[in-house]
Amino acid sequence: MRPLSFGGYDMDPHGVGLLFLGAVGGALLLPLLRLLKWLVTSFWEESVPLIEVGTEKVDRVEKSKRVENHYIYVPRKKDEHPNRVNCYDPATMEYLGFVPALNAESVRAHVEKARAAQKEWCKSSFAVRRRLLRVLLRYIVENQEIICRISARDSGKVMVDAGLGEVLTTCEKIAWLLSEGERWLRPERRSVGRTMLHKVARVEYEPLGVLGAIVPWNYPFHNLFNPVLAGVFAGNAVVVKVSEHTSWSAGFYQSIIHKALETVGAPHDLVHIVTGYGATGQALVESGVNKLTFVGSTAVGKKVMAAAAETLTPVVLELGGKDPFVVCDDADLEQVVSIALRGAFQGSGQNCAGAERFYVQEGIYTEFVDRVVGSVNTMRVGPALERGHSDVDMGAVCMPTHVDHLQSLVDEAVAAGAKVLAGGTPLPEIGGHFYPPTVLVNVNHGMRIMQDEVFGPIMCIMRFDTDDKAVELANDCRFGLGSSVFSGSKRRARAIASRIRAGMVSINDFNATYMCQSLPFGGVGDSGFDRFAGVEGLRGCCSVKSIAEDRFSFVKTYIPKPIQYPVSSSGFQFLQALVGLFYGAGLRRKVSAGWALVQCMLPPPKAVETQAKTKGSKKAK
Ligand SMILES: NC(=O)c1ccc[n+]([C@@H]2O[C@H](COP(=O)([O-])OP(=O)(O)OC[C@H]3O[C@@H](n4cnc5c(N)ncnc54)[C@H](O)[C@@H]3O)[C@@H](O)[C@H]2O)c1
Repeated sequence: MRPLSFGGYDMDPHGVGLLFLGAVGGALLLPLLRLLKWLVTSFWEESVPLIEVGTEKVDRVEKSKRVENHYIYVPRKKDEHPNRVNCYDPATMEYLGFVPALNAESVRAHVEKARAAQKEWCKSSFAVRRRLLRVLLRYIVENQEIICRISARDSGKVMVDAGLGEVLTTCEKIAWLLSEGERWLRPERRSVGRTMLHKVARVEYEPLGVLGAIVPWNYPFHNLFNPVLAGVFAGNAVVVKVSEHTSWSAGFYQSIIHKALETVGAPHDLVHIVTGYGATGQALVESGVNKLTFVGSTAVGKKVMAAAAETLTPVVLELGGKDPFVVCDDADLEQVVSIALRGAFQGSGQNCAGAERFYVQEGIYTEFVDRVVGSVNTMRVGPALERGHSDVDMGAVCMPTHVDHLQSLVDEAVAAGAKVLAGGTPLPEIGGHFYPPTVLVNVNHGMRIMQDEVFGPIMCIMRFDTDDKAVELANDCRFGLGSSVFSGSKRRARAIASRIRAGMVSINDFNATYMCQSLPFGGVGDSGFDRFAGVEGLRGCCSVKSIAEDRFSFVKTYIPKPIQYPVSSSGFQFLQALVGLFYGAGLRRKVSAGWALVQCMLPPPKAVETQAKTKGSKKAK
């Protein structure tokens, strides 16, 4: 056989064949092993108990809704009661029930109960914590419908939006914690540097104690499970303050968690949910929790941070967003348009990491806008649970005053020259809080709609010419949470992505970073700081303890003679020599520093010592 020539080298064809087989085998081995592990665990997963959680309370509400003339709750100022939160379905305005608005004393009592439970739970093994997650996962997978129905009833979203934002994300989070959680919380060896070669160093991740979380209403199930899963897995207790706008569902979701805790023999009080208005949230900040994650608006985030400063409670702030969505002229429009629509209208646009600013390059601008408007005109809006899942594409907005707010943003933009191509006016005829999917063009950054977080189903589209301009527009915003860049050239998309000021960028996708649960979630600027989710978020549930100890029992630290008390006259020279030895530039300097070090360690010559003593005694005289 003739030898093969590569870059001037002759190689044996058998060797090349073997090398090729080795490379292919190596590349396939990892996925094959993963597949095997997945198959083995799939068999085993069937033995995970399926818990039963009563749905009577929820069913009662559903039934009462079928009774004619049942109470329709129209929120008015006088209906507000300081001690209770009234709950209603934003898609129909029907009354769902009420939950207590807890005062500071009750919140503290919840935190103390959680603290007692955590003392027991922190001793649990990762095997028990994984079992808890498996029980939850099994329940969620087998009860997706009821979980989504309750979320839809409480927040107004449609079932598909709930399936994506509540169930899929939560399952992925659990799956990641199951497969990698322990690995990232195990003690981790660290390097010892130059001066501590006789030591070994490591960090240990210890549970913090009781974690507090204050969450908004947009995903009532996921927002609640998110802090609980990572917090509890890391050995903490968790107290969550749910939003006053979606408190009805919290009771049911809490019962899932409690049933799972009971099933694995974990303390019932490990997870608490507190309900109420802003004052209840503030009480949680001041309750002495060991760390607090706030997920909500920037304005309230500032208040939370100020209150947390009083007790030096560490805070994670996950605030608003106004994500840019950049579409270059070489992007695959077929792919981009459907993603753009989901990015804008998922959950009626009420997503912290929601695409709000669409920047589309000139060459494809018109086609992009035409396709978007064509699709938006086919979207059906309404109360999904009443009309049937398959008849509605987009549900209600959750907060009572939000429709007026959205309209004022649109009106202001139109007055300043924007053009509405779809939607743009409320839909009072449907009842409930509905705003149609809306498309606006001729917008600019001087308009409030391009600067403030909209948090609603409004797509604002602007054109750009160069990549530099796209980056400039994307970064001209005080928020910096998520972002998306689409281009047929990965290189070009990466170059744009690397210049966007944001906590997360998805290339040729929207919010893909959140589905990779190993990645942290969070933003910069007015979007807050620190991270939840991913390795960083999981470790953020811990107190990080640094430990250094002797590598061998026969090598110990002794303070060198020259710097022992009383410090010798050569003490500082000794340190200079030590620094020179470890950090001096070049071998020559290091050797001479080493020699100086040895000299400092030697006892001073007798004569010099006697002279010094005589001088000293003369001075004293
Ligand atoms: N970055 C993220 O991860 C993320 C996720 C979802 C939503 N959000 C943001 O949440 C906002 C929408 O949610 P919202 O309207 O419920 O936000 P919000 O800030 O009004 O309320 C959030 C939570 O804070 C509580 N709260 C109100 N005043 C408080 C105070 N003084 N002290 C402590 N807690 C207080 C509320 O009761 C609620 O539970 C949007 O800005 C959205 O972008 C961010």
